[in-house]
Amino acid sequence: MAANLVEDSCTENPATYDRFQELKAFDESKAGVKGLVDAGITKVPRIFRLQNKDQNPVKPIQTHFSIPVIDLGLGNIERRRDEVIAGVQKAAGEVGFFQVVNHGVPQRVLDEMLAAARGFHELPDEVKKGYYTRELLKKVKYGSNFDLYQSSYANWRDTLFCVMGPEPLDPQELPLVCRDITMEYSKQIHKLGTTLFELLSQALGLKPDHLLGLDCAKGHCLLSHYYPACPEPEVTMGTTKHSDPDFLTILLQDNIGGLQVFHQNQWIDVPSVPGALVINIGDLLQLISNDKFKSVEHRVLANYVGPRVSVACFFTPHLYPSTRIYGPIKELLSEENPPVYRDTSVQDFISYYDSKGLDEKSALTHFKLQR
Ligand SMILES: O=C(O)CCC(=O)C(=O)O
Ligand SMILES: [Fe+2]
Repeated sequence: MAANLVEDSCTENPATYDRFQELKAFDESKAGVKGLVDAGITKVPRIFRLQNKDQNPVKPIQTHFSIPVIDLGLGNIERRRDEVIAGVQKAAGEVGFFQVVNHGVPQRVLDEMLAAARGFHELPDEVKKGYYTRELLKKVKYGSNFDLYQSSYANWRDTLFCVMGPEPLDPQELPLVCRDITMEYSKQIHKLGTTLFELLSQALGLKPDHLLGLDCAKGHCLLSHYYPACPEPEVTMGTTKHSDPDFLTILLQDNIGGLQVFHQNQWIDVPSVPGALVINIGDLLQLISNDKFKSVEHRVLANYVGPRVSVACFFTPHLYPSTRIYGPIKELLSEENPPVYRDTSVQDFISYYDSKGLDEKSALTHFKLQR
């Protein structure tokens, strides 16, 4: 049913197009983008189509620049700690994105996590539907396009969202197909996150536990994304350009490709590096580091080839009741380095981020101090 409806919506007659009804039909199918592809659509429905020419995904320009890869040499990090900190400082400050290898998370855990994320999205519709909701407070939920009704076009992507901490998630809440490995992956990634916050603190010239003391690793969630093969990848987007609303994101991606970072005015591919995890600085870390670290825009292109699977871990304080106020870290400020941002509560930051939609300018602009 949904498939017929969306095939009709590809025709160019605006008189017969009721966007809200189309969105609602898609939402109520609870089958996600994968449901459309399984139903055999050959054209991208209008609700997913880019709205104007400049949003069209341009091909990356030839460049010699590549996203830094840092060898954490875990198990042995102490011997090379200064070198690793220097690498993290440069990457976080100049690019905002880097990959890490020898990070301590076993390859088996990475492989099983990706397979389980895919396994969830490929469950029979009837099973998956039980997890489909837009309820804000649900700890485990599956959906497509969290901003479906706010965005100017929908993304070619479905997502399973799981809040993993600070309160430990009851494993029974997780779908069986990904239960054990999600618990294990979450534990390992939290440990890696802790190490990264220590390195990032030192890269800022602070004591290793400074960012942890600000609860940067206190709350984390996992987003298992599924990007089905797309019949017309040039007319839509896997994920609209955005920067992340958290402190830090650790991303596990498969080998399909499509993730790009906006660096020095061009889109740069983030290639799949075997065994690596992709790390990026989020808006909140840019804010508290007073622009020492950069939270940069990134996006995911839709692709004829698929599915593409990725698992993003967001370190963020907005999933538990936090009364903290975040502003530029005092130790980083001086006469030459005055605060760039005003203080904000977690709630204010997230409600502003959510209200503006993915494709707008950075949420950070709103928190900049006027000079
Ligand atoms: O799927 C990806 O590679 C990136 C996803 C992403 O940017 C996000 O979850 O914020
Ligand atoms: Fe992101």
